[in-house]
Amino acid sequence: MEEVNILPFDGEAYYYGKMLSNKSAINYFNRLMHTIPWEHDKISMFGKLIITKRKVAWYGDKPFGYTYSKTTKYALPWTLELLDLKKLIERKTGETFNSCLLNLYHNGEEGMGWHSDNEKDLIKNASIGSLSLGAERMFSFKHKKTKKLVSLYLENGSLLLMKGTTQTNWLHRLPSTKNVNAPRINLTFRNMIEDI
Ligand SMILES: O=C(O)CCC(=O)C(=O)O
Ligand SMILES: [Fe+2]
Repeated sequence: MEEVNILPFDGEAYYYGKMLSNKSAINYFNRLMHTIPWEHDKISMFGKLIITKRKVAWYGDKPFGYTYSKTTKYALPWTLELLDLKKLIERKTGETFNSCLLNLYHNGEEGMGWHSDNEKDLIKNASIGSLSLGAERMFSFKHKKTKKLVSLYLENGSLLLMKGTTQTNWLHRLPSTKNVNAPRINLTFRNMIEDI
């Protein structure tokens, strides 16, 4: 793999840049916008249940129950667009994925706070492939112990692969900003533990 690891230690994150043309990325954006049953997410913050402005959807090979910030959602069966994109990312990275969490940010004021994707239903240290469609946004990593920050911009149609011990040792976030007025869809392809 020619991509360089953008994390200096304790994890691996590879930025592949744009893997879709602008036109194709916007076409997928529009199709997902209209075919996905977007729902507001619920998160718990300081012990209170908060309904986010950001919307989410959850897909997978099986109706995996995904407990994300204290709510359980059951994965819907893949749509044509999602299967296309999953195959594209699998071919590009050499990884395989069995599920995908989608996020819709209507504008720059919507973001996601510091977290790691290390829920117990996810295979520990399995890779996560993150595809961005629409508005370009900043994305940051913060090391849990040293607090070192690494930031990059996620372009329209771009792919970021988080691998190895990244979720164990680093947090990540999508900071909100007043400088972006356009929507963005992010797809994080994941690997859930499958019951035998
Ligand atoms: O929107 C993004 O780029 C990040 C999404 C994310 O971190 C997540 O869904 O866990
Ligand atoms: Fe995440």
